[in-house]
Amino acid sequence: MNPIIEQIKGGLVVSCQAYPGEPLRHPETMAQMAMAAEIGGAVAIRCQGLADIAAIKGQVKVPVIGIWKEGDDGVYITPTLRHARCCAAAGADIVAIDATRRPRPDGLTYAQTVEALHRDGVIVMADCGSFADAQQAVDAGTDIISTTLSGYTGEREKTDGPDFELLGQMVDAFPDVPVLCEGRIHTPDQLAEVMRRGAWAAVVGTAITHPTSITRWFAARLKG
Ligand SMILES: CC(=O)N[C@H](C=O)[C@@H](O)[C@H](O)[C@H](O)COP(=O)(O)O
Repeated sequence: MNPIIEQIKGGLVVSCQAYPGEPLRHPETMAQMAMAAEIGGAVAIRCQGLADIAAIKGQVKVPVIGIWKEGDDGVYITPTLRHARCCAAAGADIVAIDATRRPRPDGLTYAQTVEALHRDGVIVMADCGSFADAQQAVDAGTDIISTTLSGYTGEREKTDGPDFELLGQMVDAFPDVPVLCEGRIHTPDQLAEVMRRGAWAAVVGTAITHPTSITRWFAARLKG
């Protein structure tokens, strides 16, 4: 097992992302957010975009999971080999990529992408939207598989909280592969539950680092 993957076992990964046009969207700001999360106990930081990866890598000691989003539908999380290589070059210790079975913009298969990244020495995390995606990722020898895209690709219902069912299926089927639970973990209890169900680690984004969403959750309680 790679020592970086070993290092995050049992821990909380915090995703620090601001979306296009948002007030906090600045690499310096995301680096500050990442430092704050590290002080709070994050075992790794997940972040988006080459500038954010570089800024955060320069400020935190914990491993950085890098992605590069291009657009917001279809294959948009680190969609091509080029995007993934750039994330690694920017300093990501682990690169997360779209692991769906949809056609990739550069025409490579998922397996070809992973193979090329492994030749470069990159640790690859598969952002899956279904069990079939996870199977493909494991068949390709991916280092880490994750529930990240569950509820976002049309293959699975978007659950209110984390997709416990998919997590369970992945943990049961692939006992030798680290399975991360990511997506809609909104409370410490949900975090504890995904770990109890066998997640290697869990990624929390919105509930920790997206104040506009958190404010909306509170504000919504004031309306009818
Ligand atoms: C589907 C998609 O694009 N997910 C993205 C992946 O990086 C992020 O927008 C999420 O914030 C992240 O996965 C963490 O999940 P949550 O914010 O629900 O804790």
